[in-house]
Amino acid sequence: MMTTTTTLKTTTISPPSVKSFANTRRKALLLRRRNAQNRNLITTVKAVVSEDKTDDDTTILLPDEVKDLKLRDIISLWITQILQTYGDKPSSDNAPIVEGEIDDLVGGPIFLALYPYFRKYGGVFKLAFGPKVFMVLSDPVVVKEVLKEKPFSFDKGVLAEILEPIMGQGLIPAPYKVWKERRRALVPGFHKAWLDHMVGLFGHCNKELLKNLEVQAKSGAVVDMEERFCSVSLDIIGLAVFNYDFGSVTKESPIISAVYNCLQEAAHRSTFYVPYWDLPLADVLVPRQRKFKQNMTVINDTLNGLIKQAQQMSYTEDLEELQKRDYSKVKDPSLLRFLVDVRGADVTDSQLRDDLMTMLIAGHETTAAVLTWALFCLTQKPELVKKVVQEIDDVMGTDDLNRPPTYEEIEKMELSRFCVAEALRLYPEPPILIRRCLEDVPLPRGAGDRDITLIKGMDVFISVWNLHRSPECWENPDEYDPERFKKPFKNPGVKDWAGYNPDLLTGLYPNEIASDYAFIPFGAGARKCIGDQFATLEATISLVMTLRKFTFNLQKDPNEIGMEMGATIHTAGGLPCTLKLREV
Ligand code: HEM
Repeated sequence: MMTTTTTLKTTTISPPSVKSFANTRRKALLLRRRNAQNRNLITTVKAVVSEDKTDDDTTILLPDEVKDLKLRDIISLWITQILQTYGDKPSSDNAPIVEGEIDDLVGGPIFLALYPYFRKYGGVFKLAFGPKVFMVLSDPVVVKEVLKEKPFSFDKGVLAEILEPIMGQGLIPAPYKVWKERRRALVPGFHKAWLDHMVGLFGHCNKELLKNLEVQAKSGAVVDMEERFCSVSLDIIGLAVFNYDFGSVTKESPIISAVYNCLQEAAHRSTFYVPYWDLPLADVLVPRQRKFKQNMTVINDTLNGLIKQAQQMSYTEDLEELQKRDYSKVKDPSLLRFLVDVRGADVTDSQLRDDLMTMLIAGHETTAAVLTWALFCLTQKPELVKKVVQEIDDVMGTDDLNRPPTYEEIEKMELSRFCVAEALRLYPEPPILIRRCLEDVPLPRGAGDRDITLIKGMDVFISVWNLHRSPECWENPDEYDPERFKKPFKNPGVKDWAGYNPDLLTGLYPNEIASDYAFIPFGAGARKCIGDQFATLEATISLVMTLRKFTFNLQKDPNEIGMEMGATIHTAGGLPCTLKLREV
């Protein structure tokens, strides 16, 4: 079969035209600067190993960039790893091939670099960098086929390999057999009565945040709101999942610094060809690996202690009984308690540990990121903020600005909810989903004009970023416009795509069904996020409570912040704001 090969020059790669990234020259400059920094980042991660030669395992000095590594950094480095290590054989898949230089992608955030290719070559293309090849999917019809119709024709590929040492057999990296069993056990834990109770927990933790922010507002300090949102979402996930109070809104936590260190180690491993850490005694002889082992011990000891405590008081009950519980009378409402108490729960301590660890990591930064982006976008739209605050006041009144909203009140605040959804659309976290083909998968045509087959063994990137910003699927795709979710959108140009239809909304938030797979911030199909409702409610409550009590002023040029947050693999400067107590 014939394939078309097109060579792109380095200079053709530019970030997508995001409205907030208005100044093109400035954009190019910043991108170049950040790319250089990211290259350094990768080099410095390697350089840390040379420090391992010293025997001082307590004084490994990590540069700031490495200390700040977050989930998105790791995903970016994983992609680098795929590019450097994997690739399908040149195949007869019939996809358009785009060729480039590997430097184009590995120097910066991959999800941004893929956007111009998407605009030029369409929703399915194959990116070839020397001998390395992978398929990029950005078409809703094709993505639906992969995520919903054929979820088990794929696994998580290199992502699973790198996450396994941290998450073990947790849902994200678990092989199919374990995944199926654990998914069946975990999903009922997120039942209605529990989620209702969580609304109270979200309110409680955010009240602590408000107290803290009030002090900062009175002192006129510049507050890093990203960091604040990270703390509150960490406190929430700790209490919700294993009834552990990190108290990170008010203090530092040794266990969480251990979690971040372990994530850094995953990133570090993703840049090496030779898995030296698997060698006998590596965890004794190499200080870096010793450190990793120590951190894993801190985390495991804490989690195992909590699991043991939960096991000691077992109150076995039928699933239906548990789901009907009056949570206001339950002392420990955590998911861990649920997993231990449910009748027939034949689960080992190590599996429980893997489940908890996975949810701790998956449910923390993602929520903080959407809140940060929502506030970032809102600070640039004062008229919209007025409208949102008016909605909140209409529903909640203005008597007590510290009072958290109830579930029923959140139901009435459509605009506030759509502010969260719109931040998830513009800045999805993760921006790319990673898969590897377990068998040949012929793709539907969607917007394309060819019959393409994904070949067994091929690495596939589903670009959520591209889908969410596709001009074929969204009007003014780069505009932050939460009210778009009220209006239908259709485009017969995308064959077999039903468009966005607000009449199909079933829950409180837009989803893949109403958008026919053009909006997938939580993935879709069998591997869809199990914490989606939890996270959207949590984020809405946080946003409502902070907007109701404070006005925010961004303390940096939004172009620069947008660039830092969007074009790099992590938010370097956070979201610096000064706050004022709102006057009512
Ligand atoms: C705004 C917040 C969140 C976002 C944007 C998000 C996004 C995602 C996405 C895109 C996936 C699918 C990954 C893929 O298909 O490769 C996923 C999976 C997952 N998420 Fe979330 N998530 C969020 C919050 C949470 C929370 C709060 C929890 C737990 C309490 C959680 C637990 C999980 C788990 C366990 C999986 C794996 C599901 C499976 O493979 O069966 N997430 N998440």
